[in-house]
Amino acid sequence: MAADDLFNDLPEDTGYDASSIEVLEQLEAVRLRPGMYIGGTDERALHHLVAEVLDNSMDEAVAGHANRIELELHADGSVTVRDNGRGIPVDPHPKFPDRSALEVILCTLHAGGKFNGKSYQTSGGLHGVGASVVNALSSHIRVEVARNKTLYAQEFSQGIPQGPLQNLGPTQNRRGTSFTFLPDPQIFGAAARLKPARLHQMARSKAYLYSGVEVRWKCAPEMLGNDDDTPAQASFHFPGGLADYLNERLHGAATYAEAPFAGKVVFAEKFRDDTAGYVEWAINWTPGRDAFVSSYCNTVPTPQGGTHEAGFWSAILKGIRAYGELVGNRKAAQVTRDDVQAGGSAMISVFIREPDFVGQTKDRLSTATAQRLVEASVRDHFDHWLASDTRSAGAILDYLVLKAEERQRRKAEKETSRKSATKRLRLPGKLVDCSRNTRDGTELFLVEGDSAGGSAKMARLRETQALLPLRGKILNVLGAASSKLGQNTELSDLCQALGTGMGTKFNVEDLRYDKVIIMTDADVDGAHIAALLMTFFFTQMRPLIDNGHLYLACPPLYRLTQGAHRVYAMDDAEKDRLMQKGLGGRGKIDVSRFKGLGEMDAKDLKETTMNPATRKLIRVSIDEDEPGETLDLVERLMGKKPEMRFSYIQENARFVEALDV
Ligand SMILES: Nc1ncnc2c1ncn2[C@@H]1O[C@H](COP(=O)(O)OP(=O)(O)OP(=O)(O)O)[C@@H](O)[C@H]1O
Repeated sequence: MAADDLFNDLPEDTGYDASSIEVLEQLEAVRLRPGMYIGGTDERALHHLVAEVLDNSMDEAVAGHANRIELELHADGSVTVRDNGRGIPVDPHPKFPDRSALEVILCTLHAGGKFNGKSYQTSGGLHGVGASVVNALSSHIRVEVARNKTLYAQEFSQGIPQGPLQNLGPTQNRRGTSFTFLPDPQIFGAAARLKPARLHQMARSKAYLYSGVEVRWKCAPEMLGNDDDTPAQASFHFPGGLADYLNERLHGAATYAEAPFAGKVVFAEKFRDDTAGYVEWAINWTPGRDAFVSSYCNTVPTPQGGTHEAGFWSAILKGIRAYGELVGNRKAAQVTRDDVQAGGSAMISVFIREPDFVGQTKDRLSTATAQRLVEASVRDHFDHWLASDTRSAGAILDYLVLKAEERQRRKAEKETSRKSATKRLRLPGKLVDCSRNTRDGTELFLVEGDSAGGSAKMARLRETQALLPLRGKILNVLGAASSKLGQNTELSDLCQALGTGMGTKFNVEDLRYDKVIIMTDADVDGAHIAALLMTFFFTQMRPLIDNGHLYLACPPLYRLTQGAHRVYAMDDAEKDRLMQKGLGGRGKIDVSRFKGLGEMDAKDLKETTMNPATRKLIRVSIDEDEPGETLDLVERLMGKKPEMRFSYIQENARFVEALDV
């Protein structure tokens, strides 16, 4: 084909010359391509307009010039953001002497007071774009400024001033800026509405992020639908900052640490012009609920994270590994950032000079120094915190190690399952099985890992008694999503040993043993593990209980010896009674208290707890008359509130060691 032919079919390009290269008036450009400035025209973008205006007032507060901000949604769908700050400057602008600074700010892109760092030190605003973008995308705006005891006002529509700045005369009690705007339906669609719940949440989170400000919320009653439980009025002021916020968001869910690891630290290193930034954070680990991370820079949410988050997680990970090393838990070295993050719900807020964000909607922080500064600040405190609250530290470390093990196991399983399809039929490696081939008369003892080993193995009847050691605390079943249950090593081992599935897949016919006996230490931890197991059976293998297969072993707490006489006491009352009555021998009665099953020798354990001829067992059953109550009990044991869970265990464990709180 000749080169000419290629073009013969195409129309002439008439009129495409210099005149068609438009230079859009600045705000016209915003109206034409809103996505570039606010990420689209959807609901998120619509609410982003409010965030831009609210951020300006927050900047005023963080700079120390305002301590009250009001956010009000009106019946006509417009919204007002009011602060008691310095007020947007209204004097004529040096570059444009016939326009006020206010007009320049609202009608020009890249006009702002946050470029030089003199009027604001750590601000969310930095591009000088926000107010003008809101102006361009609003069908109506009224800005009122009270400065030097004088009130000024100017109105705009779709980015165009509707008249010059007006001087409304003296005002005694007002100062600051009041910014009212109605998002333009031509841009966002006629049906677009600002949502009270979203704005209310925005107002509240700003107050949490900066404890030096009170944020008031008000909403016209007409704007609240029938099923909207957003309050029409509220006032937020949170001196407790992020720790309060985190606790509120966790809603009393079970957590590994009693109080979140939280703090606020001014960076050790100053910025170029001698100003200091700071970081505030709060984190807790929650079993069985989806973790969340919220980060902010200068009170602007950064949903895609960035350098501040990276620094934070790095501090937490290094801290955990170092603590593991300190307490001799070598497995801590295998914990990765994914493991730490998986169950960690965290809030991180930094205030820094001249932050760099990715994009105008500021979804991600990219300031490189933030990583180093945050990591250094948090790390120090984390080490301290772990060392001073060893109980929480231990619980968190165990949990994270378990996470790491689960992850490794899943990985290994993926690899081997490809090699061997028959793997599912195998019994778990740690099961010490009995030799009888049929189910009749057989028993499976579930024992705590550490104390399990030696004595129980020697004390058992090889033919009929099997042992399954369980390591670590079993996942809190009620709090966990059922998809997670299958991933828990201890629970899936248990299912394999029993030969049954769990949940809807449970079939009592498949059960490989007659009796399933929970045998844990006679202390608080033991009671806790027993409770966890019972919850698991109750929720996932209910027929096992209904058919009378589930039992609790009753290990004694004391051994009393007098010469050749030897008896056991289940609890203090029994011990006292025996001491008074005497054992029938002569001389002093020797009392020894068992700290755990591991302390009992095989003979003791066999006689008191395992041998069917001499032991005592409790059969777990559900009171048919009160099924509601049983559920309640299980929920109380394992439910959302750890305090509740513990209070039950403290009251009801037969043998209670003093809690080491
Ligand atoms: N409530 C307010 N009180 C005092 N000054 C304000 C207020 N709102 C805006 N300003 C001034 O107007 C300027 C421009 O605001 P604008 O929202 O356009 O941009 P910005 O906040 O500087 O940056 P960004 O585009 O990142 O939000 C600000 O830098 C500030 O000087």
